[in-house]
Amino acid sequence: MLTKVPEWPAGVGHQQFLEVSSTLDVARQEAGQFPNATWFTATLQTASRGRRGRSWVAPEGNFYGTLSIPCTNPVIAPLRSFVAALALHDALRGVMGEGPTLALKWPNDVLLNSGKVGGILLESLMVQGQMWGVAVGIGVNLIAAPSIAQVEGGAVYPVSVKGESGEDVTPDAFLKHLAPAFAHWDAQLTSYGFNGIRTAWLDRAARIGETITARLSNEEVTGRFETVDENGYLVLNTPKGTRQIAAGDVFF
Ligand SMILES: O=C(O)CCCC[C@@H]1SC[C@@H]2NC(=O)N[C@@H]21
Repeated sequence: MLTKVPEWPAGVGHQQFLEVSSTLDVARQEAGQFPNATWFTATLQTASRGRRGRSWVAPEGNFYGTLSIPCTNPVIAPLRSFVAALALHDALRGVMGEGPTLALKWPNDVLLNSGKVGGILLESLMVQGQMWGVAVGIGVNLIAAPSIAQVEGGAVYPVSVKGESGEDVTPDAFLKHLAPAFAHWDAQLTSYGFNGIRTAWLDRAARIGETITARLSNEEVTGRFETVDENGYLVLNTPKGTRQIAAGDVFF
């Protein structure tokens, strides 16, 4: 159910690889070499990484890409995780149509029929000790999802586009939807600031108003999911008052 393929965004580059350790590593190696945003994609990654030191299961046929964006603004750079989540949401709609349910899970997971279909990992790009940009690493389970035994206990169960919708989508076809969607939302961020992105993200958020648990590095916080604030922090209403959480993992 591939809908019309949008135009490739003007000025955005694409470098394709057969096998790399991680497209995030490629973005690091190439930092400073490209003046414009550039996608690095690979058919295979031999050392894929996920958030919080986890590995990312990476069979051939799924999407592995990193967008390298020159950016020296340390406030704007991390907000790209919300841009990426919105872009993934749109790209998945583009390849699957309106049927399946899509939702966003703070900080940056994309859920398909309540299972995790994609993940986003942001890393800083440095050149000669100075911030040069941000690498937005994106993995999407297009044809295969890891088994529940391969992911952290309590995590959302993994799903794939193929498993949930029956659609056979190649990584290349997926990028053709993802790159324009990313460029669209990124232009909103850089032109008008975070507020519109925040509103769009909240419109697609999973479990707003429900009780959820955030696992931080040294504690767990349970409370009602109120909102995401103007910094992108998760806001929970707990029995001890409101908590603003900058980083963590959410469990439903
Ligand atoms: O833990 C997560 O949810 C984030 C997973 C991010 C995986 C992608 S695949 C492309 C890029 N290269 C990597 O090694 N990781 C990211």
